[in-house]
Amino acid sequence: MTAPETRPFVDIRVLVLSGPSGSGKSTIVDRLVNVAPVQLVKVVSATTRPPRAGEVNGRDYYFLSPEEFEQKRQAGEFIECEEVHGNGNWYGTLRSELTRAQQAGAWAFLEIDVQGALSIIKEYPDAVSVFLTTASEGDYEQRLRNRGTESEDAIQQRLETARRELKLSKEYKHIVVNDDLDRAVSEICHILASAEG
Ligand SMILES: Nc1nc2c(ncn2[C@@H]2O[C@H](COP(=O)(O)OP(=O)(O)O)[C@@H](O)[C@H]2O)c(=O)[nH]1
Ligand SMILES: Nc1ncnc2c1ncn2[C@@H]1O[C@H](COP(=O)(O)OP(=O)(O)O)[C@@H](O)[C@H]1O
Repeated sequence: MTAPETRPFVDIRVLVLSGPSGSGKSTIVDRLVNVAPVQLVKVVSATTRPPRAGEVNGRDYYFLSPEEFEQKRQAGEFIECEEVHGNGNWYGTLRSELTRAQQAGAWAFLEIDVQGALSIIKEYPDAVSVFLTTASEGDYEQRLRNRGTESEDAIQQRLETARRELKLSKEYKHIVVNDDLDRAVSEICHILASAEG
């Protein structure tokens, strides 16, 4: 009789990306999933913030009502969750999303704020952590304004969050400056290739 086939236990591999609003995280995520030297599954976060024009539920975020979000929080469905910009909108990483990446044999790719990232790094010390920034503070502010998605109040909130976050950038294994998009993407690809071994 042959022994039942056992699948080797594969630890979850995690890439966590953070950075100031406007630094280019979403742009980098879109590029990276197509060109990375490892398979990446973008973890879809849950949020109580309303969708922006063009955003799709289940692709960009799981858009939840505050009640639905709270229900999941109490049921322990989040690995971490934060009220990122201090404006009453919550964001959280669902455990089921990490399982989805793991089952696909892929890296789980999280684009989350610094507080959430610190929780993830604590839980997964081998996580590859990248803090994305721009050459100067003015650059991400300008990009955020050019994107044209936020009110002046929301821009000020995001700049405040960014200043807090920049102080914690040293907690990340890698800091990547997104001045030239191609170069930033290629730098993260190199980081991933080295981590994969
Ligand atoms: N802690 C945590 N932060 C998240 C999560 N999903 C997104 N974020 C962060 O929430 C912030 C707000 O994202 P968003 O509303 O799309 O605005 P943007 O930063 O202006 O593009 C960003 O800093 C994201 O990195 C999550 O699941 N957990
Ligand atoms: N390297 C870059 N140079 C110039 N503009 C960029 C660069 N990377 C991203 N952008 C632009 O900056 C704006 C903010 O980028 P986005 O990816 O939405 O940032 P985040 O997700 O960090 O808030 C977008 O309009 C995007 O097209």
